[in-house]
Amino acid sequence: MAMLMTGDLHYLAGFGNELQSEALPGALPQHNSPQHCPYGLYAEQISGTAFTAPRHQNRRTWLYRIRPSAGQACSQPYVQPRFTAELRSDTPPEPMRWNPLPLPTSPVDFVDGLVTMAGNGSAALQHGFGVHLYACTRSMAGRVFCNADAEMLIVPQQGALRVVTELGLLDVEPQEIVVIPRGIRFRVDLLETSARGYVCENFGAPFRLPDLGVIGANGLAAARDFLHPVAWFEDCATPTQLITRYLGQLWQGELGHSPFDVVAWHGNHAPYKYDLRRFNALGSVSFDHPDPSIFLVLQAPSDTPGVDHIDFVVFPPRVLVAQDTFRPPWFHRNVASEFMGLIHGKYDAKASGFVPGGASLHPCMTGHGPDVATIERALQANTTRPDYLTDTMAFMFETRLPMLLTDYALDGPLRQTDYLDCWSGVHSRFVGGTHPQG
Ligand SMILES: O=C(O)Cc1cc(O)ccc1O
Ligand SMILES: [Fe+2]
Repeated sequence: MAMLMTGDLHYLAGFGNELQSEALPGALPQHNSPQHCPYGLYAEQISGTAFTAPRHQNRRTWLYRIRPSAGQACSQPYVQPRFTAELRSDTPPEPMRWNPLPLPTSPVDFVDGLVTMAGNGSAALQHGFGVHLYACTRSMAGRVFCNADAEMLIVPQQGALRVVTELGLLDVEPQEIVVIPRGIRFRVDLLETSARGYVCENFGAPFRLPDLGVIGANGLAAARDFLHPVAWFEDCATPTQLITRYLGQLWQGELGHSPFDVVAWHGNHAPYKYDLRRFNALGSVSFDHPDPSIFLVLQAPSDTPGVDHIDFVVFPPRVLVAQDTFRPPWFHRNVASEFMGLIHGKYDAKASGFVPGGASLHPCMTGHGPDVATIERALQANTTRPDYLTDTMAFMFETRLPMLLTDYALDGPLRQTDYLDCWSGVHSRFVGGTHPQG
C-alpha cells in the first residue's frame, strides 16, 4: 500500500483495497475486537454491505475510537426544504438546462447550501439516486452530516474543500471528486471563501471501477490514483450537531463531543478522492465518435449485468483525430438519462449557454446533440488535422432510471427556458429533391 502526500495531507492509494491506518503508534490492534483495545479505545464496525456479500464486494471498516457511536440519535426533524426527496412525477420529457447556482450572500454551509434537482427510486428500497447542487460560504462549524441512505459523490466546481471524515481528512479542489461511503460521518470545511458543485446520492450498490474488457489492464481511471485519508482524530468535548439523512428526510441530534475521534481504522468502507485530470482518456484513432462509455470513471452497477444504475462519466481535455468524421458528440436519443455539469471551460457539444457551474438534463429517449454553432464548425472542420480540446472538464451522471425533477429544477430561477432554441437554427441540408413514390 502506497502512502502519498499531496498538499498538506497524506493519503493511502488504491481502489477497493483493505487499508489500515493509525494516528497513534500501536493504536490498531492485532485482531478486530480485543478485550482491551490499545489506548482504551472502543472497537466499532461499520458495515457497508451485507455481512455475507461476496468477498470481492464485501465492505466494512473497523474503527478504534474514543467513544462508540451508541447512545446518539437524531430524533428531531431538521428543516432544509431545498435538500429534498420530493420529486415531480409530471416531469416532462424535455431537454433542460440550468444556470449556475448563485453563491449565497449570507453565511451558508454545505448542508444548508444543497439544492435537489432530480432523483428517482427510493432510499427506503435502496434503489435510485438523488442529484443535487451546492453553493456555500462557510464551513460546517459544530455540525456533522451522515447519509444513512446513500453513498455521496461530490464534484466541486468552484472552491477547494477540506472534507473531515471519521476516517481522516481529504482536501479536494475543482477537477477532483470525493466519494463518501454510506453512513460515514463527515463535515465540509471551506478552504476558500465560497464553494459550489454537484452531488450524486447513490442509494444502490457502491461505485466501483469498471471492467476494461478489450481495452486491457490499463486505461481510463487507474486504481492507484484513488486516494483515501489516513487516521486523524480530535479529542474534543465541544457539543456537535449531527444531521442525518434517513429515508429522504433530514433529522438532527446533539453529540456531546466531536465524532471525529477515530484514532485508528482498518477496512475497505472508506472515503476517497480522485483527480479527474489523471483520467487516461482513450478515443478513436481512425474514424467515428465512440460511445461515451469510454469516458466512464466509476459505475454503480444494477442487478442487470452490463446495465449500470449510475455511471459517472468525464469529458476531459483530449485530442480528436478521427478522420472523415463529424467530431462533436452525435445527435442521439438514449435509453439512459443524462444529467451533465461543467466544471471548467467549454464543453465540445455546446458553443454557448452551458457554462461552468451550470447543468443540463437530456431525459431518456429525448433527442439532443450539438448546438447550431457547433454543427457549423464541425461541418467545416478539416478532419485530416487534430483538434486539441483544452480547457475543458465536463461530466455526466448517466442513470438507468429516468430523472424526476424537483419544483426547484422545473420552475425555479436557474432554468433556461429557451434551451431548445440552441437547435432552432438546425435546418434541412437535404439535396435529394423529391423521391418518386411507388
Ligand atoms: O449528450 C451529451 O453531450 C453527452 C454525450 C457525449 C458524447 O460524446 C456521446 C454521447 C453523449 O450522450
Ligand atoms: Fe447525450
